[in-house]
Amino acid sequence: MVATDKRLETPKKSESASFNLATYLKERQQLCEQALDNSITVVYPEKIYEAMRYSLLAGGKRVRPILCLATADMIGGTIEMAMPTACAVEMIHTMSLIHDDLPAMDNDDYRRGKLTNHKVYGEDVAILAGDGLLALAFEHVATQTPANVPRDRVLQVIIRLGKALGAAGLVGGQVVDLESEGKSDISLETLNFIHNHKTAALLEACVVCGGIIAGASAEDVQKLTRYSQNIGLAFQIIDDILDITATQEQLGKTAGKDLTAQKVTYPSLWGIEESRAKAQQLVAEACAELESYGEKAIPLQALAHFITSRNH
Ligand SMILES: CC(C)=CCC/C(C)=C/COP(=O)(O)OP(=O)(O)O
Ligand SMILES: O=P(O)(O)OP(=O)(O)O
Ligand SMILES: [Mg+2]
Ligand SMILES: [Mg+2]
Repeated sequence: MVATDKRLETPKKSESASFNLATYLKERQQLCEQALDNSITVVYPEKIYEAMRYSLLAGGKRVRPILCLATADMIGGTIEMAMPTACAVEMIHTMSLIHDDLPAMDNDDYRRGKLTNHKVYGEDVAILAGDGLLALAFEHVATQTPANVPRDRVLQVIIRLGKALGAAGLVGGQVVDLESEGKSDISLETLNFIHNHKTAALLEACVVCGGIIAGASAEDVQKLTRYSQNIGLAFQIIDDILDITATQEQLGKTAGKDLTAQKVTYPSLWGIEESRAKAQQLVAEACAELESYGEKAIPLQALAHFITSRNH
């Protein structure tokens, strides 16, 4: 393996030499954990709040809220401005995982290294915990975004989150995903539809909403959209590869599920190596979209690389 020296590679970018992704991720993860912990207080009826907290605080990489905060940063906003939106995207993501794991959908027993929500609280409460998180996401953005953020930005975020989550986003992607299971003749077009909706739509909302909260212009939004669509697809390609190559311990959920469920995936169509190359190409294109932001784009560019180099 060739050791890379960032200072030699990019001598003009002084920050790239000092930017340490591992430290950055750890610091941002801690901030997110704290904010998520504060977002739900357990009151009567305790069972539902506990079920919501169980999955929301079960770990996870926190890629989505960190992308949201990093984008707000790049556009010139603050963590305080973007944190309620960052928490909201993690609440929506957690809801989607709780519901995805239900017996009526993927019927999974483990998530984030723990028993799934319905295994602990029962199916009825798990459905409601997802519903509760979903409702809280919108309430949280509307009520907790600081007063110095113009309300039209908050409204834009609510509109985009709703769209990313509904039939035009996550829900639509999940429906096609479920109806494609067990079919071996799924086209690349259908596979792209599933992943652009099931995975990329929310990642796009994380990035673009982080930008909007910080006052992104129409031109910024265009660049952020292209960046996030590319990393969204790369994220899913790597997810498909990890399902084959990683262990249950690394993933915190059952490995090898796509093969068992005879799912058409990117590696099943292209092979692992070509899929990995495609993901790397998408990440390179995503990073190029942010060139005009100079050093300010370093964290988002590093996060894009993290998406393809992660092992869980
Ligand atoms: C509206 C709903 C419920 C959306 C679910 C969206 C989603 C990304 C599920 C996980 O996908 P997966 O089943 O392919 O991955 P995993 O292996 O993490 O379960
Ligand atoms: O880290 P997680 O659990 O939030 O999952 P994902 O890989 O979907 O980000
Ligand atoms: Mg699924
Ligand atoms: Mg699943």
